[in-house]
Order: sequence, then C-alpha cells, then structure tokens
Amino acid sequence: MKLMSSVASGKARPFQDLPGPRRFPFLGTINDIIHLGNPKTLHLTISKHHIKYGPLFKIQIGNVNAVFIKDPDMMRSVFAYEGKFPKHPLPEAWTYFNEKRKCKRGLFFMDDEEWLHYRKLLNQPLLRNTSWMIGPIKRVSDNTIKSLPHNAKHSDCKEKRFELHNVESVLYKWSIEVLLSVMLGSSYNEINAIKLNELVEQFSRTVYQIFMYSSKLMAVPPEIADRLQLDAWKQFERIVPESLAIANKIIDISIDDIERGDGLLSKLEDCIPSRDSIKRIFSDFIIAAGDTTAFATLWCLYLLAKNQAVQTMVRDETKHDFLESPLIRATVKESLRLFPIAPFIGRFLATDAIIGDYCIPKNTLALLSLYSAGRDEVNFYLPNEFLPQRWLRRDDKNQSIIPFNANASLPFAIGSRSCIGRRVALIQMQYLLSKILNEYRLTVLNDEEVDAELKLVTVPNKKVKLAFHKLQ
Ligand code: HEM
Repeated sequence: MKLMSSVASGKARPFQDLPGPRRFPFLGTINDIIHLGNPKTLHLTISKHHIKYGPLFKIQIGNVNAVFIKDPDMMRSVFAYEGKFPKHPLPEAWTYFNEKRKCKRGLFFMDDEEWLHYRKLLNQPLLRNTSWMIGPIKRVSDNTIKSLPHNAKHSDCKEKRFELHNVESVLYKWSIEVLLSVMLGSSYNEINAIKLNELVEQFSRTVYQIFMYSSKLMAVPPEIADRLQLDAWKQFERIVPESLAIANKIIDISIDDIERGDGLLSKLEDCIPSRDSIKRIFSDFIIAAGDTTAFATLWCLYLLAKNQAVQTMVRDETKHDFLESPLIRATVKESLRLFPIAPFIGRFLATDAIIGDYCIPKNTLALLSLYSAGRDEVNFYLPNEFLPQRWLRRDDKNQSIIPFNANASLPFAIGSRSCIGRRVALIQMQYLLSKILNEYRLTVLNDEEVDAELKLVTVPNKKVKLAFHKLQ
C-alpha cells in the first residue's frame, strides 16, 4: 500500500527505471561472469559499478534480482524491510552440502520460528549481559601472547626481536580457543585445555581447510563441481564432516564436564536440553568465529605495524585499560571500515520497499556494499588512510573534527539478525591488541603492499609477515 501510494504520488520511481548493467537473455549465466568478474575482486568490480550507476543499482545474479547499495542512509533503511524472520543469502557450497548430506546446521543456516527461538535464547548471554565472558577471553589471550615467541620463524635474543610468518594460523587457533573457553568458562583452563589440546589443533586446521576449499568453490556452482568431481569439491566434502565430527567430540567432552563450568554451555543447559541442538549451534559458532575474528585481527595488526605513529599513539592510550580504551575500540572500527570482513551483507526484502527514490519489489536481494561505502570520500575524509582517531576527535559542540558518516561502516550488520558473536569478537580483539602493543613494537616484513581479496571473507592477498620487537 505504502509502495503503491508513493508511486502514485510521484515520490518514488519504478524498479524498471533503476540503473544497472544490462543483461542479455541469450548469454544466460555468462552475464554474471561479465558483470561480476573474478570473485576475488568482486569488491573492486562493484565499486566500479557504483561509480558508473550510482549509490543504488540493480543487477540480476543467476535467477535472483539484486540491488547493490552504498549510500549509508539507504543501507540502514534495508533493515527496516527485513521482517520478523530476516533472510540472508547463504554460501551455495554449504547449502548444497547440507541438503545432500541431510545435515542440520546452526543459527546462521536456520530460518523462521526455529531461528527466532534460538536467537532469543542466545541474545541475552552473548549480546546483553556479557561481563561473564571477560575472564575466559583474558585467560586464552594471555596464553596466546605468551606462546608468540615459540611460533617464531627467526628470533634474535640479543635484539629482543622475533619474526612471525604464520600470524594467520596463530590467530586461527586463538579465536577457536576463545570460543571454547567462552563455552566452558573456567573449566576450560583447568582440565579441558590439556585434554582438548590435540583436538583443538586438529579442529583449527580443518576449519582453515574448509575456508580454503569453500573459497575455491566460489567461482563454480557446487552441483557442477560435484558432478565433475572437482578436487576442491571432493576435499570440501571430505573435510566438512571431519571438522563437524571433531567439533562434536569437543562438545561431548565439554558437556560431560559441564557441572564444573560457568560458561555459555552451562547457562543454556536448561533452555536447550537436546545435545544435538547444542552441538549444531556450537560447532557453527566455532566455524563462524574462526576466520572472521582471525582475519579481522590480522588486518588490525598489519595496519598498526604499517603506521608507526598511530601504533605509538594507540599504545600510549591503552596502557591503563586493555579492554575498553576508546582508542583501541576506534582502531578496531577503523580497520573493519577499511577491510570489512563480510564485505556484502545481504537481506531478502520481506515486503515491497522504497529505497532511495525507487520502489524495490519484495524478495529482492539487497546487498550492502560495505567496502565501497567505507572507502567513499563522501562518507570519510581521507578514506584510504588508517586514522582511528577519526572515530574520537570531537570539538566543543561534540561534532567530529574529522567528519565521517558512521552508518557507512556496519561490519557486524544491524537489526535482529546482526552478528551474535559481536561482543565476543570485540572483547577478544581489543584485549589481545592492547596487550600485544603493550609488550611489543610491531613492524611489517612484507616488501610489497598487502591488498584485500575476497575468499568468502576479506583476506590479505599475500601472507602477512610481522616482526615483534620486545619493549623495555
Ligand atoms: C570480527 C569478527 C566478526 C565479524 C566482522 C562478523 C560479522 C558478521 C556479520 C556481518 C553477520 C551478519 C550476516 C548476515 O546478516 O547476513 C554475522 C552473523 C553471525 N555471526 Fe559473526 N562476525 C564476527 C565474529 C563472530 C564470532 C566470534 C562468532 C561466534 C559466536 C560469530 C557468529 C555469527 C553467527 C552465528 C551469525 C549468524 C547470526 C544469525 O543468523 O542470527 N561471528 N557475523
């Protein structure tokens, strides 16, 4: 009704008028290849389309009608049309695998009432009262920092310096361990960390492989990869059940020790009585936490190591508060603005919508171009510079000194289906980064500039190598 009356009153323009690349029916899916290009550089292709077609443009992807949006107000308005049970696009390789193997999965894959039921139960401990998770996060992060020199490629005791060439895998293991420790609480450290160590090592390796193979499958529809028995599909189909089996084993051991726990599992023991449901929710949490937090932290470390003046400023400001210093929070925000880990957040519109000046029909897939919005000079002064202080500096009228539009950076999404792990991720990143900066000065060892590429999430296009110089 609202849509019809806006059109009738001439306020909004019809969907057909929306600009976007033209689709040639006789080319079928070749259109997708022409319009979207290499999946690894989709963020750059979409940025170019925005320059050509504006902040809102339409495009057909396969059979799906989609719009890409980079205007901050329009991006926010999408969440007003997501409905009671927001629906997001899922990686095709995963949905095909789940259907083929009749595999029931966690929150990210759930829909409708089932999703809402579990989401409501999990919101309270994970997003509202979260102080209970600080202890477990600190314990794991302190151990990770202690273990850094043992992972060194080269160390120079005289110079008190070591090099890390596998920062990514250290951060992978850390983010998985943090999740386990949040699940188990204090009992993780006492007994389970030792008992589970080998399983956690295995799990973190398999989660990494899942990520590698599923990103290789981005360019090929999974049913074709399966029919042709492509190596990436064969490996994906082997590694996912292996990884889920390890996760189940970890959860079985953990549940057996639950009465000793003060973590998330014991908080949910009464509300989620079925062990199967617990397993599918928690194994997916660990998988979701693995690459997102590891790569988000890797980008922060890289940017700090590359910008020595910013690094010194952040170190000085975080000395007295390792968890919530405003500048460390701003550092994480700024890094996620430049390198949004989930570069395209998507919602299938639950109703007809008016976005910008246009009528967008129900069920259209609205995709937020976070990479383009975060680097648009309309939204951020010196958009390609790493300036955490832009999020803080205020004048006497409480206006930002370096102007910015906060709605242009929504790295965890907003609304009822936003990231459930946001608090876990932020607490662990802020704590680890402040502690590292307090002990070490970081420098970059890569000779060439490191850029972003997409492998499901936004990752560095080459291995990041860092040197850690012990501070006096
Ligand atoms: C810096 C780290 C992280 C980033 C940038 C991030 C980003 C996101 C985003 C953008 C979404 C929304 C996706 C959508 O609506 O389409 C999401 C959902 C989700 N995230 Fe995260 N995430 C991070 C860490 C974590 C962690 C540590 C966990 C573990 C608990 C987690 C678990 C999930 C789950 C289960 C969902 C699905 C929620 C639902 O469907 O209701 N994430 N994340």
